[in-house]
Order: sequence, then C-alpha cells, then structure tokens
Amino acid sequence: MIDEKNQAKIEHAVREILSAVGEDPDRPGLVETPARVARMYAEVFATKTAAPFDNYKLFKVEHPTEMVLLKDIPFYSMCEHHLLPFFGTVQVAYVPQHEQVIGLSKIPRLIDYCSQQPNVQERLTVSIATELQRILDPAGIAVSITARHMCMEMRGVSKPGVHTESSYYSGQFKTDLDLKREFLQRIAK
Ligand SMILES: Nc1nc2c(ncn2[C@@H]2O[C@H](COP(=O)(O)OP(=O)(O)OP(=O)(O)O)[C@@H](O)[C@H]2O)c(=O)[nH]1
Ligand SMILES: [Zn+2]
Repeated sequence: MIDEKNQAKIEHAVREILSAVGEDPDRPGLVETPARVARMYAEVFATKTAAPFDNYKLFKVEHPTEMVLLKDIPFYSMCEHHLLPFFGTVQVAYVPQHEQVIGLSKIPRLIDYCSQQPNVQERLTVSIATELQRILDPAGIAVSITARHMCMEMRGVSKPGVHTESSYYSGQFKTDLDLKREFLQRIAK
C-alpha cells in the first residue's frame, strides 16, 4: 500500500500536471481530483509497496489430474511507457507435482498481484509463471495473455481493437509438444 507521505507526493504531482495542461486545479470539478488520483494509484500500483504474494493455499491431492487450466481470467494493468491501461484475459495452466494443487481463487489473486505495477505485457506474462513456480513448484506452466493497449488505441499509432498475444511455457509444456498442443486447443475453444 502506498503510504500517506507518498500519496501526498502524488497529489502534488497531479496538481502540477493539471496546471501544466492549462487547467485550474482549484476549480470545483478538479479540486478533489489530486487526492482521488492518489487513492486510485494506491490501488493500481499496490504491488511495489506490498509484501510478496503469500496469500495462497496448497492442497494435497493423491494422483492429481494432468493439467489444471483456468481460462479467461480478466486483468487490468498499466503500461510502463505511458501509464495508460492495458487489459484483457489470461489463460493459466499447470501440471501438478508433489501431489499438490493450489486453491483456485489464488491464481486470479496472483495475476492481480503481478498486474499492480507499471508493466509491459511480456514481463507480466513471465512474472505470473515465475510466481506460480515459486509458490507451487508444478511440473510445468503455460501462461497466455491477450490484451488491448490504450496507448496504441487512443493516441500515437491510434489502432483501436488490436489484440496482442504473448505466451510463456516451462517444464513439461516445453518438453511435451502434445501437452502444449492440448493447451492451445483448449484455450482456442
Ligand atoms: N513490447 C511492448 N511494447 C509496449 C507495451 N506497451 C506499450 N508498448 C510500446 O512501447 C513503445 C514506446 O515507444 P516510444 O517510441 O518510446 O514512445 P512513443 O513515442 O510514445 O511511441 P508511440 O506509441 O509509437 O507513439 C511503443 O511502441 C508502445 O507501443 C508492451 O506491453 N510491450
Ligand atoms: Zn504504453
């Protein structure tokens, strides 16, 4: 969580931006905006000041299934080049080992944790896999992200509707091409 001192810094910076773009930061519609933006940034950039993601539960399952796949998990993040949102869906699969699985809700929570910092899509893709590896140590991980980037849609190159896909594979998803194919077939549906 961004502390009060740093929220005050954000408020000050937002006031400066508002006057630099020709606005009066004291007009009624804007007077609360710097504090609101500071609270908003505390939400969307929570990770850098938070403890490592450790809010997870592991369960023992004898003879677990081959692949656990969570499809179409929504995410929102901020691009580190323009501080504009990029957002979309994540597909995450893992192959259990040590007869161990993770509480299902912890995977979307992990994605939120990884999303709440300035990012590029490729790093977000890898960091989800890295964190899941650290927590669960599965035999393989596949992460695929499809996203739209506001910095490419509402400004600059101005191409609305472009979907950027990125993926990362580790362990059995790298060595077993049938498994990788199965993942790709399942997320295509
Ligand atoms: N690889 C990658 N690039 C990104 C991501 N988000 C934004 N970008 C790109 O980062 C680049 C930054 O390029 P710069 O030339 O420094 O910035 P710019 O002048 O604002 O570039 P334009 O967006 O082309 O107007 C742009 O090409 C963006 O499209 C991302 O998640 N991954
Ligand atoms: Zn950008």
